[in-house]
Amino acid sequence: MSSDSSVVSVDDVSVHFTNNGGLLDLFSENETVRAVDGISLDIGENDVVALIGESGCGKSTLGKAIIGAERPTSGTVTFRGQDIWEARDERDPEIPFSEIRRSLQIIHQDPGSALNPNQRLLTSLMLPMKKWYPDLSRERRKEPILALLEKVGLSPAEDFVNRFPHQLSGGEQQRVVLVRSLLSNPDLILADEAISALDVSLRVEMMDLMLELQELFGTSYLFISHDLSNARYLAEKAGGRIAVMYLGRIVEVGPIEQVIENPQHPYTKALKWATPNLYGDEGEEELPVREIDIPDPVDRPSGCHFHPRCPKAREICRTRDPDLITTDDGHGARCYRADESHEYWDSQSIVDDEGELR
Ligand SMILES: Nc1ncnc2c1ncn2[C@@H]1O[C@H](COP(=O)(O)OP(=O)(O)OP(=O)(O)O)[C@@H](O)[C@H]1O
Repeated sequence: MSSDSSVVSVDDVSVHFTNNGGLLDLFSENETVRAVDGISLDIGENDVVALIGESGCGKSTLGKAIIGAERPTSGTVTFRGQDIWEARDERDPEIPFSEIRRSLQIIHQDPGSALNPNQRLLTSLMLPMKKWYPDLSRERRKEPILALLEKVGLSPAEDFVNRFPHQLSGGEQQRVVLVRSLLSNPDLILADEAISALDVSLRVEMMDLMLELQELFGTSYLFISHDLSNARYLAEKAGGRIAVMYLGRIVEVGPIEQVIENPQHPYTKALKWATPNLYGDEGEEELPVREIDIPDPVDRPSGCHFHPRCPKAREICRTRDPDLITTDDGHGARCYRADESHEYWDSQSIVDDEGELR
């Protein structure tokens, strides 16, 4: 996808955190966590991108960088061609930061903490309406709120708007948060583990709702999840993409069917293996990953960062870091194995018959 048609375009973005200042840090050396490390990604109109990876791999940090809530250490994030941080710093932007904020919304995992416990829902939902539509009368502002609450099944809406958050279930609260994010008519919603706290039975319902509203509003989603089956459900229904993160990098990205049916990166294969309902009868019996602790993001392995866990690692993987190799139709993987003619194939395996590193 070209960045011309992108809502948000991320170009070679890194976000590094240096721990210096806390009490414990007084007695230790400064450490740099490379939470996001040189990521490029475009999110287009009506796009759905599911971002998956294990805890601590940098999903939330990347998500926050994408919506302008985390300043990159290097690289650029643009909204419709406007550098978000130049807009934020008011360096003569073509698109003001207020417009970018309106367009890029976030839904968190815990809807309870996103809603003010002391405010009735109407008050909470009126806030974005007042902010973005200051010229409308109170009654006119209330109309879309009621209509949207009905649309997400919180009916009768007139009754729901008078409730406090604690008078709603977790699923109902998350619907209210979704409604609130949509009231500003955003171009992109970052849903950061937005369904993880819901009962399993409610997750599919919530994802269906998100997709239904996407059609209505033409919103794009960046859907962060550690659960491949949820990510697959949403991306597949939307005809979207999946991006797999490992230690601050996207290691595989592409249309959902291709990544699920034909994963190129050993880590994606391991995630797929660990999600049993994704495998058909042909499922592999052996875990396609070596069982070791997840490497430390402060002190990452040399070469390909995945090589200590990779059953297919060869000498070259220990020393050289692969770029994203794009095969076809935008399916890319940071693995030499994605390139049939790569010198990787002539390199010696570093995994012995017992699956241990030599
Ligand atoms: N403000 C911060 N200061 C220092 N380190 C941070 C900060 N925010 C995140 N990190 C570190 O950056 C790395 C990536 O964190 P991040 O929350 O982005 O991962 P994640 O994949 O979203 O994890 P989870 O699924 O557990 O939320 C982690 O090692 C985390 O400890």
